Amino acid sequence: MKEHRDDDKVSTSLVSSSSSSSSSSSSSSSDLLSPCPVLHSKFLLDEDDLLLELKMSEDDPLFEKKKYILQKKGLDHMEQVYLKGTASPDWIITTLESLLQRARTIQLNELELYFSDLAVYPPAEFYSPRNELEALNSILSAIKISVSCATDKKITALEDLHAATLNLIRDFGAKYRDDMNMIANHSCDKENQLIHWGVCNGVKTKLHIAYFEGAGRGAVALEDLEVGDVALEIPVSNIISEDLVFESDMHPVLASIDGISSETIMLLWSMKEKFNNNSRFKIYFDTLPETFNTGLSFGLDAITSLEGTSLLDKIVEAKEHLRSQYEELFPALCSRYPAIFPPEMYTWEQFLWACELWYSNGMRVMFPDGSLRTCLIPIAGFLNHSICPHILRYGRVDPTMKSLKFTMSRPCKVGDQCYLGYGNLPTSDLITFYGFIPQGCNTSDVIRLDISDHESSCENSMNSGQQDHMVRGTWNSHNREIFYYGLPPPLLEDLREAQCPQHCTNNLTLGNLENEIEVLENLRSTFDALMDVLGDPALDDRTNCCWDVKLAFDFKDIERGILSSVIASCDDGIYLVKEEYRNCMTEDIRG
Ligand SMILES: C[S@@+](CC[C@H](N)C(=O)[O-])C[C@H]1O[C@@H](n2cnc3c(N)ncnc32)[C@H](O)[C@@H]1O
Repeated sequence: MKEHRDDDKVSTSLVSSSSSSSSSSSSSSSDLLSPCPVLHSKFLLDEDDLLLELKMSEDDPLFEKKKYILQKKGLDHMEQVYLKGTASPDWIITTLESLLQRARTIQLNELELYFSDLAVYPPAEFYSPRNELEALNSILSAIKISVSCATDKKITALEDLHAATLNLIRDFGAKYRDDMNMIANHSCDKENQLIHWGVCNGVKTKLHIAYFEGAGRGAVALEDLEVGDVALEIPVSNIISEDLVFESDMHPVLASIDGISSETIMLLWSMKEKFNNNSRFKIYFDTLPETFNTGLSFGLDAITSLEGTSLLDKIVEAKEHLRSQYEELFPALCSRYPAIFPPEMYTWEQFLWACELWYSNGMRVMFPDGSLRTCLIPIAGFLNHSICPHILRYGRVDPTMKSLKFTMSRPCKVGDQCYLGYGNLPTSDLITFYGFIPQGCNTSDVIRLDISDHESSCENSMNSGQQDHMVRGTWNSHNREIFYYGLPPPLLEDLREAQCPQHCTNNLTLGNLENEIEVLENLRSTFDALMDVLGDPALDDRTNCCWDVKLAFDFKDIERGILSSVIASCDDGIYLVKEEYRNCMTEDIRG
């Protein structure tokens, strides 16, 4: 797994940080750990009022961009909300709405910032499930801090605000139901043994394990879990981290290899440890699947089916990277140290299995000494991913308890599956490193554009390499007005400038409108070409196809959906601009 936002699971950037695959993983994981743009609260000593200050952290690398957005929306990045001694229901609704507008912006990630549309006011209802949950939970944290300092009189107002925020979280979560069918009567003996082992070793859990169609094991709430409840707590001593390798006979050999990453060391250790009958983690290794079925195991048919998609390059690059990593180490290590690296345990197939294990189950954990390590975490490894997870932040070891806590960011009813957020991962990463497509609309799914290849007038002048451009399903965007059309504002802006360098404003002049039509028509033809490469969906033969070919076809459908929404937005835009052009002509003639 991946994330570990202060919180999530990690998608490991296993083996090395140089591959494109690993870089995407590590970026999401840094999300998790990075200083969360928290809301601070502060108090006024005034008799009747309490001041709740929502302040953006200046450590946030996106601070300046977010500050700019807040200003554009007429919100100050340090705006203060006065809490009255008594709170009317109307006051609570308005106050919460105002807090939420600010918190949503503060919690935007880089991708959401790219697509955010400053021209829409009132601002979009929400940006993504992750953003909404982060925003609401950050308000809860701010209120919690305030309560600890407030006088009795204001505590009531804070409690009302707290309750209203919890209601919003509950209502929001209720809209997202991942429909996974539990497989009744599936034996969970091995999983139960692992839980028993964990509990004997200090694990506390409010989850049990069940099997789900299409997802293997998942964790189910044993009782109603509320926001703030700790669903699972794992003592550090039960975490598989590089400390274990220090104790093993392979450590001196591995430590002497120049430039080897700690992830690679862990991976090589686990390849042997899984065969060790005396391993302290034998029960854990016994629960692991024999095959992982991630994109890294795609066969030739599936790879061929991906022609024209971004997933094809991702999988091929990741696989080539792993192959070259393997060949750098083997058979050399087996020949030189056969007792430490028995050849039968270090085949390419075993290596790939271990890579899939670490990519799909590794979590990045921040230890109290400040070190950030990729770890395997027994029991937590049963948690599946959702785009609207119950557990958002989880990667930081509690220095007092010396444990990792999985705390609820939204409620989960008894008997429901409890989901983790692996990170803001696009479906291409989820297929490559985890082997599944999440339910619902994944707002991280984008199609990146190589603008330098854009023919015609856009060539050379586009964007001067400063910003990577991309599109996503335009159903995610709210502004369909002229000059917006649901398309990404930075992309349109760069295209306009490439088309007409003198362009400076979006005024309704004939020149601007002519330029706009050309921009949209060029864009449309670019996306038509991309769509053609994906081929006719009717030719995707799904009868009796294998798991990997099915995933490949499903991914193609996702990209087709994005492209057709963009093409439709271009068409609507061309229509809109031409109408406006005609209106301007008519006015010019009249004038
Ligand atoms: C950390 S493990 C979670 C436990 C896993 N289901 C198992 O049985 O071991 C991650 C793997 O779970 C599966 N998975 C996680 N979330 C999923 C989802 N929403 N839908 C389908 N499969 C999912 C994928 O196979 C992924 O590689």
